[in-house]
Amino acid sequence: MDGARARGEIGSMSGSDRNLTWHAGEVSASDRARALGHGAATVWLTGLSGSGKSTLCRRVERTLVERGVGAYVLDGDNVRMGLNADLGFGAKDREENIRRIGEVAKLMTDAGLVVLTAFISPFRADRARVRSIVPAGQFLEVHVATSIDECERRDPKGLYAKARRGEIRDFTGIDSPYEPPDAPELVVGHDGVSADVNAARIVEMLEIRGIVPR
Ligand SMILES: Nc1ncnc2c1ncn2[C@@H]1O[C@H](COP(=O)(O)OS(=O)(=O)O)[C@@H](OP(=O)(O)O)[C@H]1O
Ligand SMILES: Nc1ncnc2c1ncn2[C@@H]1O[C@H](COP(=O)(O)OP(=O)(O)O)[C@@H](O)[C@H]1O
Repeated sequence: MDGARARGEIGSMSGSDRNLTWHAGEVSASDRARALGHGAATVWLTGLSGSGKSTLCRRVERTLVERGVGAYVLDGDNVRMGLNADLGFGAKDREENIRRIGEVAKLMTDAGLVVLTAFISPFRADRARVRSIVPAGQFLEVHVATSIDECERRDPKGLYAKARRGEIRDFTGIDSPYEPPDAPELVVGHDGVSADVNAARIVEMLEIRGIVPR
């Protein structure tokens, strides 16, 4: 880690305090949308491990790409193996995890893509911070509200069993909190509803909001 960051010197400093200047581009968001044939957004899925975030993101990504829409999934485990390989699951590290992913999602949205994110993102304040940096109307929070009983029954990675045995600490829903969104743009994942139906509802939300063509 760089010395200034390690010493906590840069966290609260503004760009001008650090001799930084923001450079605006020559291409506007609407120039980009016209060139690409669709709008851009960060579709932020949040929910427990095993709720279906990855499955739904991948299905929506496939549907959109098949229609010629530039879409890309940022996925929890993948990002934690690369960009955020230095972060664990304590509250502070989860906050930093979501902060960095939020910045990446913002840039990718600015580049004109439909970004689909699949992170537990258990804390309301962290999700609200991401909402605040993405342009208004382009941050769409989707609560994958699958019950903990159903997530634990699925247990696709065997992590709930490990957490119950005390082999994983700070596991969301077991011994670490999950704060559901107060006002998400969409709620999916009710027990008994298929992944295809849930994915179609996310695509429909993007169509209704005029982000992707029907
Ligand atoms: N302690 C603990 N709690 C929750 N999850 C854990 C933990 N340890 C490892 N895993 C695995 O990490 C994935 C969650 O990573 P995220 O980056 O989405 O988490 S967070 O948003 O920072 O809370 C999560 O993936 P998903 O199942 O896709 O949600 C797990 O595979
Ligand atoms: N209706 C559904 N929606 C999404 N996933 C479902 C559904 N029903 C069963 N599943 C299964 O549940 C598991 C969800 O895992 P995953 O998508 O990795 O969740 P998360 O990313 O939230 O941890 C997958 O094995 C998926 O096949």
